Amino acid sequence: MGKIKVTTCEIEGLRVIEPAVFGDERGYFMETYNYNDFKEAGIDMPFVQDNQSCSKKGVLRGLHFQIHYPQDKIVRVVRGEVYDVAVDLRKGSPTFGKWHGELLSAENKKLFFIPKDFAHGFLVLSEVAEFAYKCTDFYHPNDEGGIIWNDPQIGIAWPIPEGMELTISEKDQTWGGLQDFEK
Ligand SMILES: Cc1cn([C@H]2C[C@H](O)[C@@H](COP(=O)(O)OP(=O)(O)O[C@H]3O[C@@H](C)C(=O)[C@@H](O)[C@H]3O)O2)c(=O)[nH]c1=O
Repeated sequence: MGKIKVTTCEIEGLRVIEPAVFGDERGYFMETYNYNDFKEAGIDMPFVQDNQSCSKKGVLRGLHFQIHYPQDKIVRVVRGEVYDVAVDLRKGSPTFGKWHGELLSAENKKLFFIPKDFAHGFLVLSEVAEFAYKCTDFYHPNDEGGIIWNDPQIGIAWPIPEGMELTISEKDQTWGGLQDFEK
């Protein structure tokens, strides 16, 4: 229906999607997922789980992926602002180990499509951020993989403002780096 603007990124497969926003005196309306529109954008797979999390400023979640049950994800921010990052872990990819960051906010209403076999994480820049996403496979707690958020080999330029205190789960402080992943 041409209701979305699709932007590709340097890393093949990633997409930034801007839905049409219909504002009126009541507020606004937008479609956050439409099978036909997304199919036209090359996103043609069944999504089986929707998630939502809420985090305070300085929370960094990630970098996560599932090993045997990889998930494609469409992520967005419902409230607040985050810096969202995807790292290419696709074996044989010419951009293996490269990352892409995208500011996602309730204001810009951007959707970010991250294919399977990417690691994903985000940093909360606003006082609070509510984060919503669709996944193409179910959560398998014993299948979780991760990469440490500050792996020097990947070198993600997290926009951490001076004085920001990071809050990172114990689990997310113990992941190895890309080197360990490659073994
Ligand atoms: C991800 C997930 C967690 N949980 C539970 C497990 C745990 O008790 C609690 C919190 O889990 P976590 O600490 O793993 O939540 P979180 O750190 O928010 O995990 C998420 O991070 C972002 C970056 C992603 O990309 C997601 O795929 C997911 O891995 O929620 C589910 O029940 N279903 C799910 O799909």
